[in-house]
Amino acid sequence: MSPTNQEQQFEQQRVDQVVDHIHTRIESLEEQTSGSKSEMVDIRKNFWDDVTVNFEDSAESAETYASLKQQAEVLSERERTYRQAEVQLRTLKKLQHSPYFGRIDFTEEGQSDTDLVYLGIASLRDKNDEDYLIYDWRAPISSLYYDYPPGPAQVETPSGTIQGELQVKRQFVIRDGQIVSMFDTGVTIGDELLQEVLGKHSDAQMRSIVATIQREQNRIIRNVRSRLLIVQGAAGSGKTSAALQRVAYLLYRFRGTLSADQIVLFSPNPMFNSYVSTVLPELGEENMQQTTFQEYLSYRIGRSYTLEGPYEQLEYSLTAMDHPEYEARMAGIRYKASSDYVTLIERYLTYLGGQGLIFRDIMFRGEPVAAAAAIRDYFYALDRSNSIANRLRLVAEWLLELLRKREASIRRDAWVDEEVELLDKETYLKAYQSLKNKKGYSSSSFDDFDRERELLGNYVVREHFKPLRSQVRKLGFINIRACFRHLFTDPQFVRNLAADCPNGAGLPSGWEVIAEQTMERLNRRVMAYEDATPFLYLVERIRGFQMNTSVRHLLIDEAQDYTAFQFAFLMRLFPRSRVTALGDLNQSIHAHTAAQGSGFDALTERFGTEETEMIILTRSYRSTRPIVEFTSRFIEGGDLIEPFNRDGAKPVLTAVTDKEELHRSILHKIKLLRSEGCHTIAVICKTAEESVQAHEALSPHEELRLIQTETTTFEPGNVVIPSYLAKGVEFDAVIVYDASADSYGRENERRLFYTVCTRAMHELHLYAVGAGWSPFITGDAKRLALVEA
Ligand SMILES: Nc1ncnc2c1ncn2[C@@H]1O[C@H](COP(=O)(O)OP(=O)(O)OP(=O)(O)O)[C@@H](O)[C@H]1O
Repeated sequence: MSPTNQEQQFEQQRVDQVVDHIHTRIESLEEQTSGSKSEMVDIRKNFWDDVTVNFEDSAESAETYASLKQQAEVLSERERTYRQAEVQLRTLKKLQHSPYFGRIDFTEEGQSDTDLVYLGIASLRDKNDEDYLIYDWRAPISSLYYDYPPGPAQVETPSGTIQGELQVKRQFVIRDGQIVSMFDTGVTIGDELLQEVLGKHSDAQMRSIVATIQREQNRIIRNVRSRLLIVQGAAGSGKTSAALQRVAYLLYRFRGTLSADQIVLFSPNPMFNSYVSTVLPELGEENMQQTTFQEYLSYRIGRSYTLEGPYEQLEYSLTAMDHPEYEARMAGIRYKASSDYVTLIERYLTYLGGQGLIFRDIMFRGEPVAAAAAIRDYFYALDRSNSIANRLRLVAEWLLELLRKREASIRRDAWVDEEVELLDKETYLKAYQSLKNKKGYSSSSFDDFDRERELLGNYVVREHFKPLRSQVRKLGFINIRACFRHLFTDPQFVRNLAADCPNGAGLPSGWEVIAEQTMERLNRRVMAYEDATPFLYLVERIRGFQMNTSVRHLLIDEAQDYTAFQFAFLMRLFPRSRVTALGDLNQSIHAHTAAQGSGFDALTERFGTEETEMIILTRSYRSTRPIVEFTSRFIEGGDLIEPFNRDGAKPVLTAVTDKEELHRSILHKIKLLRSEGCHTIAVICKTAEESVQAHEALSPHEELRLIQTETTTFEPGNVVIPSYLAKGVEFDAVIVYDASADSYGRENERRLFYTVCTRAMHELHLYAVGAGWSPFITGDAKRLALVEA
């Protein structure tokens, strides 16, 4: 329904008034900030002039301290005001171009007047600071806009549920203070606007979707009830978008108690991080912490081992089928991902609580201060109701005492004399200084020989014991690596452990070979991706988990790619955090996905059904209807995916005879797509290896950027990219480099193929050399495509 001319005039006048008001606010804030800035500079410059420093006696010192404190407080107050004004200014500058995007008229039950609620990215009051000219899209009342068509509606507010009638629901596109378009909407939030937004060409950054959030997405964004929120959504259904607007919502809803650094987003790779990093700033919020699981692993164990990454593992699983060890490695990957393996490691930990921990000797000058066996006996004599970690702390205290005793007993040894004699001048002075600081030694030099000898001897011995003490404090007397290796050196031992677990901990039949392969890698100091998390888990459970208790919200994107083991680890790492896990089981591309029990199950088990909520998104927004209809044929349950009704060209299937023709044809296609206005075109190859070859062949003729695991930024333009790195991102046009049965023929490549094809927003072109089409493109799917040869 189109608003009348009169209504259009009314709305433009209102926009003009609001923009005027914003300009006035900007001017006054600018004055205010420049004033407080120069005040701050003055305070900093004259800080010491305004403070009387006098430490002569305690009264004077107290006064000096008080005056310093007062001066610092004035400064920090000015800084705070300045920062707040800066934030407001930034928001106002955004609002001046496009103050709002929606309006609802709501009449509360039993009331005669109607509230006109205009929604924007931040709220704004009139000049008397009374009425809202704009409501923040996250305010309780704004929910009506996302949740209801015109008609009866209700909204939850802090003071209870309000019932009423939604009279009008209007959408605006405002640019540079001018209404470009406006429409009154019906059931869903403006198909027209969504059409317009989704029909645009992609850019290098993800965009915010606040103007067109759909009802089911709003449920995700505003969910504050459950501790675990699982979102299972089709490709392109807005999971990542919802996650990011959810962060903005949480920051608004819990302003004052929740800050951006208490929210962590785990994403699949650094390039994805860069892709989504502008959404929150666009909404006037600070970015949450962003990381990848691999980044964490590398920070924790990357110095001790050559750490394999998830993509290396995936590359192996996609390319090494001919290797003799392939099947065993894949079985190992699957098993080591599972909850069964967590159970096995837990059983091992219980065992280690009673026996079997491997200790190291604490040696001093070739002699044991405490031999490994003595440490072990001491450890196992401690009360077993204490955790391993607590007992290790007690052992450390005992060892520190032993070190103190040994230190005292050797101060008069001949080698100490020798070292004292050999002290150079610099060390002598250092020793003197250090002793002076510690013992209040006050004369200007050592005055008596014996005392000098004694003090320097103490110094020499202490310096020798320093590294030992530090080693003990870091629990270096326990050899966790050896404990981990034990799991792979003694298959019978592991079989016995497994026999004590429910279900025999699902130990796979070829465990001996898996163990052998693992040992072979560990001997080379290589930590495979499937071993990294279990190893770190064992380390942490033995030493005491280094928990992060300040993080309150953990958002895990592409959560289907996490193993049950990784979830178990994350839950221990962030024990106080609520979790939002977003994923699509149809896009599980990693080698471990056939592991018994998906990662989601493990999460639910951990939180319990009471604390868990699951939201399923079936509507797909990214791709045109013809592309969604085509790609949803590849997967089971694809018929449940509902395409957003945006028209476009059918996917195109082009069969070619050889690589030469393939490259010629792709180059021609890229030119065509570019002339049609596509900003981002991706040639998606299956593996990194294939991407390098394709890039070599195509890039002399066309500007194409090769995306690799290390790529950290997502930029507009044409790219050649391996399948798994294209995950989570999108392109105007996708060219599937090789969609033949050779490339995507095995059942476990189905989801990868689906993921690849669903990256396309407007155009999808598939090529096959020789061998015939991938079996995932069924006859049914083919009928939905344009077959070129
Ligand atoms: N409500 C919406 N309004 C406008 N655009 C939307 C909306 N929901 C999703 N989109 C757009 O659809 C595209 C896909 O969204 P997003 O990447 O969040 O989906 P996803 O479920 O995470 O996808 P995938 O699992 O395939 O990576 C993006 O371009 C996003 O801007």
